[in-house]
Amino acid sequence: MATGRTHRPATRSRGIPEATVARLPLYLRALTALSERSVPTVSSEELAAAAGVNSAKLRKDFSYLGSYGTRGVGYDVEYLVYQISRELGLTQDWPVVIVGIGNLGAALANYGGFASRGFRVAALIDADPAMAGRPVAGLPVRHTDELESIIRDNGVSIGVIATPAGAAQQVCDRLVAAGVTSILNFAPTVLAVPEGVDVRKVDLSIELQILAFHEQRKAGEETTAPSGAGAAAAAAVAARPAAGGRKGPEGDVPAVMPA
Ligand SMILES: NC(=O)c1ccc[n+]([C@@H]2O[C@H](COP(=O)([O-])OP(=O)(O)OC[C@H]3O[C@@H](n4cnc5c(N)ncnc54)[C@H](O)[C@@H]3O)[C@@H](O)[C@H]2O)c1
Repeated sequence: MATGRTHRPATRSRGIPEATVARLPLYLRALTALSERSVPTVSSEELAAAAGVNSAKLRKDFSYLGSYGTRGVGYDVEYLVYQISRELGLTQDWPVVIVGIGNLGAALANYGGFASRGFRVAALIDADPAMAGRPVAGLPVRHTDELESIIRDNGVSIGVIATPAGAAQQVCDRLVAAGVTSILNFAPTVLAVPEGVDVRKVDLSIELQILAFHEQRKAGEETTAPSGAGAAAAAAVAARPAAGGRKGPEGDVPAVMPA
């Protein structure tokens, strides 16, 4: 099945651009840290620095939420945590399944950060019969034969794929057929999904490759001090946005990308 690709408009409902949506988790992480320290208010500059984002961009992003802060006081930390959580749909519980419980799947299952952000791991699923029933992160691994019933019984709409690349499309098709409409894909392959299904892809090796690009450029700047036409060409290269227009050094692009 699954022949089409998801085509999403650049803006979501209520006119919030996708780029703003992608930064909301960064603000939320910084705000949660402030909230844990009982900091009541924060200026746009402080919050922008903590989130690794430019402050003008932050103010523009918050204007989409209808949050403008108070001059001389800043933003109310608790209220912003609530507002962003609500916008991201985190005020409700999201049951998630992880498929492929090898090195990566087990590490994800053991990561406490999902639950604390409203993502409850409903089940861990693997095709290896030898793994069935084995506890990982306090949950018994379930066999893929049960995939459809697990999704139906738990109302799962988000699936995480951590299988080898060769199995990922088939797993994706089964998840989608069973009712999953959002997929976080760790397998190094491009998934085809029908209209209405969102896929996000995490690829740490791509992030490393972007860092390698910057390292190479830094090393080149240190060892060669070009002059004349060479200097002009080097300056033009340095002025270009980082690979694919991503803002590498600023760090405001999460290590997850649309598939
Ligand atoms: N995105 C990243 O940054 C990143 C980082 C590390 C690994 N990976 C990828 O994540 C995947 C898993 O890596 P790993 O090191 O955990 O591998 P692994 O071999 O340790 O685990 C894979 C697991 O998937 C299970 N599996 C195989 N076919 C399946 C199927 N059809 N349905 C359900 N389960 C199935 C296997 O039984 C195994 O337990 C690989 O595709 C790897 O390339 C991605």
